[in-house]
Amino acid sequence: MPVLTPPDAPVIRIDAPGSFPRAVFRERHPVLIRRVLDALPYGPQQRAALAELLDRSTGGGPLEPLGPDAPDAAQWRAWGEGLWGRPWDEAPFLWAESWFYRLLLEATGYFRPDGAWRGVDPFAPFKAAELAGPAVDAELAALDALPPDPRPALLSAALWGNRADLSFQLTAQDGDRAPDLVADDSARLWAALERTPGGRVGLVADNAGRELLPDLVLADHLLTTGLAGHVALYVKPQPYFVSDATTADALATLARLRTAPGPAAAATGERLWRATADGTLTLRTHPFFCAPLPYAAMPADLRAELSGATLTILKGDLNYRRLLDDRHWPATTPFAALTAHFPTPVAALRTLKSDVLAGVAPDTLARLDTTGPDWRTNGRHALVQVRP
Ligand SMILES: O=P(O)(O)OC[C@@]1(O)O[C@H](CO)[C@@H](O)[C@@H]1O
Repeated sequence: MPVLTPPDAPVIRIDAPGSFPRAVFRERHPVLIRRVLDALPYGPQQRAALAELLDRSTGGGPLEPLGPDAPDAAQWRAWGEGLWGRPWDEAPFLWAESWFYRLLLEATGYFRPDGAWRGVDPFAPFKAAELAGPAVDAELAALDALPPDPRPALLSAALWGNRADLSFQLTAQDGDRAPDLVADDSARLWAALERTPGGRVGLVADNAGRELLPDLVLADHLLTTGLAGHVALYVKPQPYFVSDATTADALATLARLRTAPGPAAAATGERLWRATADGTLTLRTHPFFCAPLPYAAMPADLRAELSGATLTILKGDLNYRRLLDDRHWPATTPFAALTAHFPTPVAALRTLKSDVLAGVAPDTLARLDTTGPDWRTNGRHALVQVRP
């Protein structure tokens, strides 16, 4: 059946007064910069650069490309074509946020070849604290008490782990309220995997720690049950959106599992460790995972790499924004129509933490709209959507 692409909806931008994206820039980012400065003893030069980043990005300053020494200067010049010289406020939300995180790394000296701070993850203290904390202890302990059919529990843990996003927590009010699914294609997800057992499943990770842990446990389930013969776990090539998982974070999470006191967690960690060593679980990355663009614009090499997977599971809010393009679609627009560009069957596991949304039934939408203005962004709702 041909899938019709709906006409373009307005791009989500950061300049609308009272909007969620504007609050991210005006409220979340100042808190984030303050926390980064509290967590690591950056010197005066880096502190000044971070303050300037905040001023420019919230004060509508001009978008200026990276200096020629930056390793990704040419890449970013192309990604920002048409935006350079324009004010920050005119940039799409997706683009502007990604650029903000790239400039944050620039300000801290993450890419400077001559500096002592090269390669130091500015968010590492937050990620390490979370990974060592009681919430992760509880997740590890829960693995010893999984029911005989663990599928619903595993999927739910991977889904709700996405609430643990540290950037979201910077301004979240009541993240512990009972959550609600706005679309639930769980049965289709398992059916898609059962149709082609033993194939390669792509898992595009989102956050480290409390989210990556259940993602890894899900990967172990797919491998041990034969639903997948190979899992490719895609992480970020560099620190991004505070808690996004890099290779270092994936290794730390694996180590945490493997050294857990409970037998089930430790055994899972051991199996995943061996799967990584023997290549049935591969850790992969690509610069495009930190690009400010939708997945429809993915380069040919990444498209080729993802192709052939029986299913690609995209975790989290940012991956969802990139999958659908960050636009104000009518929320009843079919998910399949907006994701037809993706090179493989695709599943989204996401808690709702930003405005973009599709694939919601009209009656569900009508109900949600009576619950107040911020249900799309408050992290209390989630979705499982599948385009087989
Ligand atoms: O991808 P994630 O970790 O689920 O969410 C990323 C996120 O917290 O960052 C943006 C605001 O900074 C929001 O779009 C979104 O809620």
